[in-house]
Amino acid sequence: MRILVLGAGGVGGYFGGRLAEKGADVTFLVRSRRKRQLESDGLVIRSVHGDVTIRPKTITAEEPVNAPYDLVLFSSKAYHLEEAVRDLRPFVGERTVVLPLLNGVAHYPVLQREFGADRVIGGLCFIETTLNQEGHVIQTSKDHFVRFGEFGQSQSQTERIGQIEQALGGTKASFLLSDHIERDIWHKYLFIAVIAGITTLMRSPVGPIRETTGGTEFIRSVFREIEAVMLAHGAPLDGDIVDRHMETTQRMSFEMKSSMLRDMEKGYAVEGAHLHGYLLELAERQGLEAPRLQAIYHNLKVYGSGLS
Ligand SMILES: NC(=O)C1=CN([C@@H]2O[C@H](COP(=O)(O)OP(=O)(O)OC[C@H]3O[C@@H](n4cnc5c(N)ncnc54)[C@H](OP(=O)(O)O)[C@@H]3O)[C@@H](O)[C@H]2O)C=CC1
Ligand SMILES: CC(C)(CO)C(=O)C(=O)O
Repeated sequence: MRILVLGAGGVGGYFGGRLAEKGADVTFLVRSRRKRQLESDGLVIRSVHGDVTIRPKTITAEEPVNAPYDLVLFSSKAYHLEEAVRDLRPFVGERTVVLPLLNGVAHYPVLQREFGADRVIGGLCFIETTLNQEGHVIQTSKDHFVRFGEFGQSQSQTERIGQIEQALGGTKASFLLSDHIERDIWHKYLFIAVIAGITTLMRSPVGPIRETTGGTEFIRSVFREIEAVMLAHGAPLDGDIVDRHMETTQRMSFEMKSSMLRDMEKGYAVEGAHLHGYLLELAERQGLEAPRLQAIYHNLKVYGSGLS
C-alpha cells in the first residue's frame, strides 16, 4: 500500500516515521524548508519508545505527481487546512482514502467536500510529540496510538479498512481499528478542548491546575460545560465520558502539557478557532451559555492577536 503522509511535524513525522521504520512504502508531502531539513538530517525521532533516524521519501506540491496514493495520513494543523487540502489534491485518486489525525471535528466537512465523503475515514491520535529547533521529532508520552475507522451506520469492516489495518499494523506505535470512530472522535474532542483549554488559560501543566484547592472541581465543571454543548449538538457521547476523562486527568503526570500549550510557549499559532471557537458556534446555535469556554477562547484570541 502506498502511503502519503501530509506534514512531517510532531504527529505526521512520528506516525509516518514508525511506518517507514517497519518498511512500509511511505512518502512525506512536505513544504520546501522541511524537505531540505529531512534531506540533510533525515527524519530523526527521539522517543521514549525508541529512537530512530530514517532517510524518508519526500515530495513537495511543486514536484510532478507520481500517481495517486492508496492512503493519506493527514496531519497539518487546522489553520493550514485550506492550503494543505489544495496541495494534496493532485495526489488523491479515485481509490485514495484520507485518514485525518487533527484534533477536533471541524476539518471533516472541509475534507469531505474537497475529496468526497466516501474517501474520508475517521481518525484521531493520542500522543505527546513535538518538533525541536533542529526539526527532530521529540515524543514523550506512554500513549502513542492512532484510532481509525469507517464512518456510517454499518460500522462494518469494509474490505478497504481491513487492508488499511493490515498496512498500518506491526509498527512500534499502535494503529487501532475502531467500530465507533465518530464517538471516539467526539470523546477525544471533549478531552482536548478541556485539557488544551485549561492549560493555555492557566499557562500551566495539568498538575498545578488539578492540585490547587478547587482545581479538580473546576476541571470537572469545564468538562460538564463542553459536554452539554456537544450533547445539545447531537454528538454521540457516552453517559460516563466525563467521569472517564476525569480519571484520565487525575492519572496524567504533574508536568503534562497539551500540544497547544507547548505551541504557545514557542510563540506559534494555535488552533483556538478550530477547537474552542467552533464549540462556541455550536453553543450559540443551541442558545447555550458557555462562560468557561468563552474565557478559554478569549484568552486564545488575545494570545493570537499578539503574534506577528
Ligand atoms: N503534537 C501532539 O502532541 C498532538 C497533536 N495533535 C493534533 O495533530 C495535528 C498536527 O499537530 P502537530 O503534528 O503537533 O503539528 P506540527 O505543527 O508539529 O506539524 C504540522 C506539519 O504540517 C505541515 N504542513 C502544513 N501545511 C502543509 C502543506 N500545505 N503541505 C505539507 N505540509 C504542511 C507543517 O509543515 P511546515 O514545517 O512546512 O510548517 C508541519 O510540519 C493538530 O491538529 C494537533 O492538534 C493531536 C494529538 C497530539
Ligand atoms: C492531550 C493530547 C496530548 C493527547 O494526545 C493531545 O491531543 C494534545 O496535546 O494535542
